Amino acid sequence: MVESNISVFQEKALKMCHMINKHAETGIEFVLRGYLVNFAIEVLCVTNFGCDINLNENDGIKLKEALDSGLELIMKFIIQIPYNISLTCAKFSKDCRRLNQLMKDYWHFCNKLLQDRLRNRTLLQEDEHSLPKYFSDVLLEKATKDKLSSEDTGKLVADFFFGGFDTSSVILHYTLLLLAIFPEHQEHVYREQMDIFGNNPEIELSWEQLSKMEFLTRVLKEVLRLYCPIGIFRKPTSDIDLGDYKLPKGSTLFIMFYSLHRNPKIWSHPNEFHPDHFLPEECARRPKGSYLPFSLGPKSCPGSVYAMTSLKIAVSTAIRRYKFETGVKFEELEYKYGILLEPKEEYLLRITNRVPQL
Ligand code: HEM
Repeated sequence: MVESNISVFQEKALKMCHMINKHAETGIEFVLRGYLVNFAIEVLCVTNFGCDINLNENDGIKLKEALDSGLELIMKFIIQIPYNISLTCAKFSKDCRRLNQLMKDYWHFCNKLLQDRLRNRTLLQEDEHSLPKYFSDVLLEKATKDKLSSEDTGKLVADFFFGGFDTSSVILHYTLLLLAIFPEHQEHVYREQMDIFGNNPEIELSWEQLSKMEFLTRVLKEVLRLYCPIGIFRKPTSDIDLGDYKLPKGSTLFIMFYSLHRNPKIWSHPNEFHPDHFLPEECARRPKGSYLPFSLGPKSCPGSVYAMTSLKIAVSTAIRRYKFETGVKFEELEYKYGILLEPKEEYLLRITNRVPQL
């Protein structure tokens, strides 16, 4: 499925470049994040729902901010409400009413995607016996089989959608920011792109060309090591003895990959941006399980290949056109940990054209 979507990733990456092009003309610093969120949302909509939406400049970021506020409120409820206060009281609070509204808007957006796909299936005369074309078809089949209500189906879509767009846009943001901070690595990525594509930025990307982006792959893996956006929850099914710590059966564990990925016993430059961590000989030296940006086992991320492909295409498309610069220093970068780990501030970037005309 991922390979057949290369042209979609490329088309949307080009759209992103056209949208930021105005900043290359002025040379003034700007906030890149919103454009990256739009890219991630639009590719997910086409590739997973067959729905080609065209977001305006601030649409994606507004959706993201609504979701962030909703998730912050959920965390507030989980952490701050003492167990002895009835949840019924909380239900009537201002926060709870706001949360309900935010979640309703988000489910409405997700449900609309699903309804559009259903309508298209009817229009194209695809029935339940046709092979699934998009991931949403698999969800719809499961929903029909399990007799889920439309609200519960919408929630399934919402989970999937959230898992896909914010994670990818955070990593894309960190990648372009770090390449701006480290011009020598940016030049290395650019030279690799020139070796693959020559001096023609309009050339169509292929799966084979993606497999040649060896240095860019190392850069992305290193970004995922330093700023892995997700931690995971687990519930042990039996008591676990870790020596100094005992984890009782049924307890809730929150596992942060951040500490694992910066363990000085495993990584030669734990707190630096060092793409050589992912040279084949370095990878072979590390114990299994020391690098888990997409987690491990049956619950691991089903979107890992999709994410890496879309990230490679977005960076390749942007770097062949623009040079990224920033006044921010690596040591100054701060992150915040809400539901995802992400930059604390809107760090500003400046772009200049690598080619005279886009
Ligand atoms: C850089 C981007 C991404 C990262 C770092 C990432 C990471 C993860 C991680 C760590 C998990 C938790 C797995 C676990 O509980 O063990 C997860 C779950 C999931 N991811 Fe991703 N992900 C990314 C992009 C995507 C994309 C693009 C999609 C969809 C196309 C996606 C779909 C999902 C889904 C549906 C789950 C839930 C799986 C389940 O509960 O069984 N992810 N992801």
